[in-house]
Amino acid sequence: MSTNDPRSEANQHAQQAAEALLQAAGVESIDLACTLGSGWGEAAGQLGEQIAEISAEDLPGFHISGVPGHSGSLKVIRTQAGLAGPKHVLVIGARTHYYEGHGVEAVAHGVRTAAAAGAGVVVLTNGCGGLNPSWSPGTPVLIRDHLNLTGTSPLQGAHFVDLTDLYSLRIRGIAQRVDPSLGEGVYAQLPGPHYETPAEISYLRTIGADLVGMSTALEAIAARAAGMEVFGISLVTNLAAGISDEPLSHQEVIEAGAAAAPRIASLLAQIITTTLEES
Ligand SMILES: O=P(O)(O)O[C@@H]1C[C@H](O)[C@@H](CO)O1
Ligand SMILES: Nc1nc2[nH]cnc2c(=O)[nH]1
Repeated sequence: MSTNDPRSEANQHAQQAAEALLQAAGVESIDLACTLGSGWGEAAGQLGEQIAEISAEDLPGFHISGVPGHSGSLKVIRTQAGLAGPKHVLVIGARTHYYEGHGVEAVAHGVRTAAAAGAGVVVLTNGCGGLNPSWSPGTPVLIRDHLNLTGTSPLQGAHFVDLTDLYSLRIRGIAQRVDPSLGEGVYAQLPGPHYETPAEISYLRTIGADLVGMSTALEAIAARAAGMEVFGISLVTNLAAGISDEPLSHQEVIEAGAAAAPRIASLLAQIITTTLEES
């Protein structure tokens, strides 16, 4: 059954998870969802009052991530969005990566659940390799567009979705008001879990990639298909293969994320709060 049919398995699973989430948190709906990638885990603490934390294993369709640097739980935060009054943010610390082998529906489940719970905006964050030597590890970069090089889609059947302006110009404008030094780039999602060869990075530069990772693009497609406004921001955790002579490791990704965490947590919290105030 096509994923644009509410009766599809994927959408039914998301509906079930959303009901369980809202009941566990004791709220009527979610206003904005934020998926935390490597290095972004401290943002939740700066958003407002945590009113619930739910383990991924207690929600249908979620998985405790096997990837270090991902918390394995979802949090509901009540934030004071100015005159707009209290808003609820779902912080998804339990992203499923395509390379974890649970299938593409599991990758999209978090954003579909957020949409089913009422979220109109999704903020996708990640840790990634940088192809631009001027973006040293620790640099946050706005996602302007993406290259989905996974060879798959979270959508199936006659579910034709336009992606021409997928990454919200409005929220990118908010982010650049918060921090005018923020650059923008094209994010390429590869299947992983291996990193790229220098030859592949050279190819990716040729086809227009500025950032390379293993998440985000598939989630963004599913979020747009669910009618959400999508914003993405990457943390460059390392120079991509061959850009420097250094070998790559997930430990390096974690360490770069930890070093940048306080600064990018504050940045992300300001972007989210302003977005809620202006939504
Ligand atoms: O969830 P993200 O995309 O931040 O996780 C990063 C990218 C890979 O999944 C992994 C490789 O180090 O960390
Ligand atoms: N594919 C990919 N994902 C990453 N996540 C963090 N760094 C990298 C990288 O260099 N390549």
